[in-house]
Amino acid sequence: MNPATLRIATRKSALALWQAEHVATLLRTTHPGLTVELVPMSTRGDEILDQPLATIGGKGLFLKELEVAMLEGRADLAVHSLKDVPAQLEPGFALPAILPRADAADAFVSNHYDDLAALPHGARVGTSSLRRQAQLRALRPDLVLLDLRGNVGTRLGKLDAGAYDAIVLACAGLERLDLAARIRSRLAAPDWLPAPGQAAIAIEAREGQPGVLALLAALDDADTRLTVSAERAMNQALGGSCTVPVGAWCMLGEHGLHLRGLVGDAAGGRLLRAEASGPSNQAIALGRQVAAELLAQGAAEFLGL
Ligand SMILES: NCc1[nH]cc(CCC(=O)O)c1CC(=O)O
Repeated sequence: MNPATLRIATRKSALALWQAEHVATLLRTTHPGLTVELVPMSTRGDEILDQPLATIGGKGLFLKELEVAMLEGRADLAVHSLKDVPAQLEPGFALPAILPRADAADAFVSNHYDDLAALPHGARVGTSSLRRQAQLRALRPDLVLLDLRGNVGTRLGKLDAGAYDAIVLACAGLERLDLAARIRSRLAAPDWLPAPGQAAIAIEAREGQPGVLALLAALDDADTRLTVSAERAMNQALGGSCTVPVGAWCMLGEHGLHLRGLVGDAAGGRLLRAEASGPSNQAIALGRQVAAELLAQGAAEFLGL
């Protein structure tokens, strides 16, 4: 028998709440009669803001409390930004739905400059993402890169207070929060690569509950699942760590999948790039192939493998 109520565990940031509300609306529309509630909660990833994510335990910190709520029966599903979901899920959990992807590009956000090229020598750019730092270093070795954590509103507030000349955020997050007007220009493929899974929303639930999983699977977007599977397989084959700058972007066209990947060294500003095409039923193999090409170019040195 199907459950009559689904409870969504979510973080409390404006973006997380928007995404959880979005999923709640989709579930109510897709399954008339179903009651859907939000269970907002704080995670360690949200609370520890004074240290880089990589040093306090990585992306899993954003998931842990939500997973505990599901294990303890306080929630039936959790909604995440897929890019915050580690390549390897905790045992007993699955991603029954991945929603259609929004704009996966990063956004150049500034109150004074139109794009990266317009920044003066030595300008201060805020981002704590190693992937964004590595790409900024490669394109503009002269920039001063400064840490910037916190939710989207906090980051924009620090930019507006004058702490940075520009910051880099995800276009998808800004669009969801009705802040698309803050996007001065897009940092997009093929030159600039997003995080694996960026701009896709993922639904996580416990395995072994066919009724719940079937309700959630109705929201899955098959094409998005294919492309992000290739990106995540590449990331996983490179060690799946968030202490290493990794970018990935997979496109699905008439002739199948095309995956681009990059690995950077956080300090040196060097980037290794690889790309390959493959049939759409070989997403995982494609991800592993591009990872193998990056390793063949010497990525292991960057990854500390
Ligand atoms: N790191 C936090 C985070 N996780 C997902 C998004 C944006 C939305 C998405 O990629 O789906 C953001 C904000 C940002 O990077 O600017």
